Amino acid sequence: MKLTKLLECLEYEVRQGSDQIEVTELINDSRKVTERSVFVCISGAVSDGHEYIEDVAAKGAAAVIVERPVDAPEGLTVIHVDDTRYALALMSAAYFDYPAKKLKVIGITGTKGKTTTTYMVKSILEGAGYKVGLIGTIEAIIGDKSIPANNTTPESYTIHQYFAQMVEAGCDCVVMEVSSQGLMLHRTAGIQFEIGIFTNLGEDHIGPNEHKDFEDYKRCKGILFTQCKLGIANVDDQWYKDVFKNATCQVETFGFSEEADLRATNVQHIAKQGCLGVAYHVTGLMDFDVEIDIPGNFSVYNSLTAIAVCRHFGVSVEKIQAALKQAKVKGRVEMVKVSDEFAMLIDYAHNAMSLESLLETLRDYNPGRIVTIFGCGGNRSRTRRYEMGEVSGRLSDFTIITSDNPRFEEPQDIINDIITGMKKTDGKYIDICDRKEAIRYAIEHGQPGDIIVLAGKGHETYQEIKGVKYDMDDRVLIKEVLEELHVR
Ligand SMILES: CC(=O)N[C@H]1[C@@H](OP(=O)(O)OP(=O)(O)OC[C@H]2O[C@@H](n3ccc(=O)[nH]c3=O)[C@H](O)[C@@H]2O)O[C@H](CO)[C@@H](O)[C@@H]1O[C@H](C)C(=O)N[C@@H](C)C(=O)N[C@H](CCC(=O)O)C(=O)O
Ligand SMILES: Nc1ncnc2c1ncn2[C@@H]1O[C@H](COP(=O)(O)OP(=O)(O)OP(=O)(O)O)[C@@H](O)[C@H]1O
Ligand SMILES: N[C@H](CCC[C@H](N)C(=O)O)C(=O)O
Ligand SMILES: [Mg+2]
Repeated sequence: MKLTKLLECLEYEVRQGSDQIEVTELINDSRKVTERSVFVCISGAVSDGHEYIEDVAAKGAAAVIVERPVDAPEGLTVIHVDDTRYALALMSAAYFDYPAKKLKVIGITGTKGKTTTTYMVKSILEGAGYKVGLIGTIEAIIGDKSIPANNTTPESYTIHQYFAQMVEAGCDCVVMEVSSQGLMLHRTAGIQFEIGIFTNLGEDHIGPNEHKDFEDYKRCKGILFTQCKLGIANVDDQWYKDVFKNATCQVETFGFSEEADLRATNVQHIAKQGCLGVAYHVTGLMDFDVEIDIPGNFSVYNSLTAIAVCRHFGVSVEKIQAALKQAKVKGRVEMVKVSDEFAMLIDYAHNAMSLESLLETLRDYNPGRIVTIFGCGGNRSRTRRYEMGEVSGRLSDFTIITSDNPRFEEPQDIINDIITGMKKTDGKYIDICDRKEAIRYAIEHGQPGDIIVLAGKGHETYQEIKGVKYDMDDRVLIKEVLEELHVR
């Protein structure tokens, strides 16, 4: 294909060579460069693509896209743009022949509820006969294929590659999580979303390699609402107006408050044979009852969001009710049977906001005790640790502090940070670094009526230590502990 075709939506300057050349592939990793490909130089957190120019030229690249002056070997075309990540997004769309235009793209942003809501939207739309692709924290789903995810919102090239495969697989729509980092790093630049959704905003993702402060985090979330036709917002969230400050879309709202266009009322917390769930009434733009087997007030928000989206696809009330009754999401308030006497659940709460909403809402089920097991990820926001310690100390009857993904940090240092937060409360705790031993302790000491919450890793099937991902799955750990306890 012609290089000009890839550049057709961009402003650029030819610094060397010509843009009238034929190129083969579009690539942003020097290790994957092939003959006559175009290499986009991205300056990242660890590496800088501009440093690989000699290397890619030697491998036969035809052109490089840069955002700063470089020394390039003769014969290599050099194209200068303002921002290479932004360029990669627009060039990827062109490379895959604009697949987003052939799909109705639904994007969900917000601190919490994105993953859960995407699966709910997918279930409802599929129940109504649509073929739906999905991109998010757990996986990308393309037809019958599931591809495990590295990032919640992948790099732009991958997004357009997935979109193209979805079009190929006959999908009519795609529902995707749009993380604030994804917005900040232009991973979704240039995509015209049919619907953009704002779930909520809490202080998170602030730190090195993430957002510099809360203002920046908030601003990035708002970018989605300059890229969609319709924005659907949680009106109860205190930051909603700020996030929509520069919105260019039509706006519709949902929530509990009187002013919401789509409202939830009459919420009931249901506990039946060890299963926890919620029921409520939808009023405003629609009018019907809903029942879901996922506990918690946030399940009301997440399902109400999904209803607000699916209303625009003309799905019948009966189909919405049936799909929500079946809804289950891996590692999101996932109930695991460990005993007839007490309940246990696996959840992905890994910041203060989600842990707080989870523990608060579990009180609605009148448990004997709430016992929480959690750790925090290494090389991620440090304040998260103090805050989660404080939240668990305040809202759990007992906390078992353990390891999550230590990454390049010492597990005990992370635990000590959590303890610092915990000590601001009079919460009772123990620290057991080994996650399986922590689970064993909780199950061995389980009392009738307890709810044991195993938080932080949700769907994950690995533990990341010093750059290596070792097999680890909370479901498997629980199973092993149960087997070992029964043997004794
Ligand atoms: C800090 C951050 O955002 N990192 C992401 C980013 O990496 P990076 O751009 O910093 O990459 P880098 O390793 O510095 O490399 C820069 C460039 O040099 C190139 N390179 C590198 C080495 C080489 O030999 N040759 C070469 O050409 C790379 O291909 C790249 O183009 O781009 C990568 C590819 O898209 C991401 O996988 C990676 O996510 C890492 C794993 C990450 O942890 N990201 C987190 C912070 C994140 O994005 N999280 C959000 C939200 C999560 C949530 O839901 O809560 C998400 O959307 O996932
Ligand atoms: N609407 C919500 N408000 C607050 N907390 C929520 C909400 N929905 C889910 N949670 C809690 O947050 C956890 C993560 O939920 P979910 O995976 O749906 O959110 P997410 O936005 O995709 O998060 P992440 O950015 O971590 O991928 C759940 O396991 C649950 O504890
Ligand atoms: N996808 C998010 C959540 C990670 C959850 C937790 N298990 C951790 O490792 O911190 C991230 O990479 O920041
Ligand atoms: Mg998610």
